[in-house]
Amino acid sequence: MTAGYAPEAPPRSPFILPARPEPIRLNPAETALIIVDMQNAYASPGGYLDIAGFDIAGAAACISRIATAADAARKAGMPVLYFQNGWDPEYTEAGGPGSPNWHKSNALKTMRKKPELQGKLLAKGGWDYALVEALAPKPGDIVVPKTRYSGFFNTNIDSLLRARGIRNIVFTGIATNVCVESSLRDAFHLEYFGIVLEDATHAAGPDFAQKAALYNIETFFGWVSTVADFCGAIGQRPQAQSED
Ligand SMILES: NC(=O)N/C=C\C(=O)O
Repeated sequence: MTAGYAPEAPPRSPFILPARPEPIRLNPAETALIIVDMQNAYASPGGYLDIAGFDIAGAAACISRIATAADAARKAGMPVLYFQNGWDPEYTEAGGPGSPNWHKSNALKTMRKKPELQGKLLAKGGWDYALVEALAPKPGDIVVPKTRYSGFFNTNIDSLLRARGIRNIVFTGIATNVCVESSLRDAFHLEYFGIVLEDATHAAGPDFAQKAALYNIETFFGWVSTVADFCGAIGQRPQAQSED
C-alpha cells in the first residue's frame, strides 16, 4: 500500500462559479456543500424560530432550493455535510448564566418565558432538534452536531474537511445572519474560501438582516452566488422548484 493523499474519485475539471463580488474558480475535488441547521426549529411552523416570533415564511422555498443544490453537489462527487444545532435535554451544553449563550439564545429566553416548552426547543432527541424530513441526509452525507452558532466552534468539522482536502465551502441554510454567517466567518479565518448560495438561505429577522449578512459576506468574508448558477456551473441544470 502506498501512503499519501490521492482522491478516490477521478479528477474533475475546475469550474467557474458566477458570484459576487466576482466569479470564483472552484475545483470540485476541493469543494464541499454545508447545510446549516435545517431543523424543524428553524424551518418548520411550530418550531423554535416560529414560536419565538421570527418570520419563517421563506423557509419552505429555502428547503426546496437546498435539496436541489445538495443533489447537484452529490452528483458532482462533492461531500455534503449538515450542521445540527442544539443541546442535551437538560441544556447543560447550552451553558448557565455564566455563558453569554444563556443570555442571548432566543430559544433559551423563550423557554424561560414559557416553562411548558422546557426540554422541547432544540433539545437533542426531540422534533424541534430533528432535521426537516425533506432534507434527510443521504448515504455518505455527514452530520455534525454543534452547540453554538458557529459550526467551527468545538466541533470536528475542520478535521473532517481537511482530511478530505476541502478548501472551498458552499454554504446553505438558516439563518443567514446567525449560524451561516458565523460559520462562514470562522471558515474564512481557517483559510477556507466560503461561498453562500443566497436563495438557499433565510435570515432570522427583518429583510435588512438578510441583506446585511450578504453584504458582509460579499464585501469582507467570501462570495455570494445562487442555486441556479451553482448547478449550472457544475454542469447540472436545477430541477423545477415547486415552492417558488
Ligand atoms: N441556526 C441559526 O442561525 N440559529 C439562529 C438563532 C438561534 O439558534 O438562536
